[in-house]
Amino acid sequence: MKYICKIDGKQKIDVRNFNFYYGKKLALKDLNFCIKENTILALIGPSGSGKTTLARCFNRMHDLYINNHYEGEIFIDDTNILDPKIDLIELRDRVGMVFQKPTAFPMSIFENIAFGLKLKGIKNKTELKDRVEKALKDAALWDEVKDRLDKLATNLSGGQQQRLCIARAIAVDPEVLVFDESTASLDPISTSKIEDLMVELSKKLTIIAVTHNLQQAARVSEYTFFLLDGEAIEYDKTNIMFTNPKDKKTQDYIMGRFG
Ligand SMILES: Nc1ncnc2c1ncn2[C@@H]1O[C@H](COP(=O)(O)OP(=O)(O)OP(=O)(O)O)[C@@H](O)[C@H]1O
Repeated sequence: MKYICKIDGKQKIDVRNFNFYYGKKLALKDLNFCIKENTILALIGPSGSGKTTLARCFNRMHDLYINNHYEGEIFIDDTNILDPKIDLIELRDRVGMVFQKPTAFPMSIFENIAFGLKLKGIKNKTELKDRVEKALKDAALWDEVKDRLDKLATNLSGGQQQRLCIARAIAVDPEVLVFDESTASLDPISTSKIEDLMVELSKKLTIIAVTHNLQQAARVSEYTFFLLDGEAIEYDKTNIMFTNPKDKKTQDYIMGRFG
């Protein structure tokens, strides 16, 4: 597979000769592409094509299972994050994840955000308060929760819990944020709020968004990557891919002929 890097701006991530295996199963095959800084890349493809698998490589979540293994290189700036010597805690601060199901911890709204900051060693109460407030503001949740920060976060609505998860992820100042089907369980209004938030956050962060929702990819992303059976089929500016896909398989997928 040839190297695909058509971006018109600064590069944040560079994936080279990349394979990923679940045990003996080759799930991602010879991926070679780069991701532009401060933009949204949509990862699309039918069920089982490898979107989530790829998304989870960017903060080495697969390391939780010893049979999984990576080949090749993934650079974030100048760091090859697949280097075995890399500090995974530091990497996970640099690359945050927001999952499909909102997962508020069973503790107060304030503590949900402060939790990660405390793990980073921030103990000063004023600093904690300021950073929690900033994260909630950046996640467009502050106005809705500012009077009940000490209340249980699990009582928030699904859409609010998802914005809380985003606040938790951005509180530790990541450079990259991965959204894995993060609006799939939300109603249209909450989905629209999260999409607006993604666009806003992409002014400062590099965002990778796994989605089954092609309208969403078209609405929010600047670039789209189409995966099929773990292989890169097409990668282009979203407006080009959706109006003039080059590969027959991309055309079929976009037209809803499979997946
Ligand atoms: N833990 C695992 N062990 C073995 N194979 C796995 C594991 N997780 C996923 N796979 C396989 O890897 C391939 C890619 O799966 P993945 O979940 O990344 O696809 P996806 O495109 O995200 O699918 P979906 O849209 O349904 O979430 C599939 O064939 C899947 O069965």
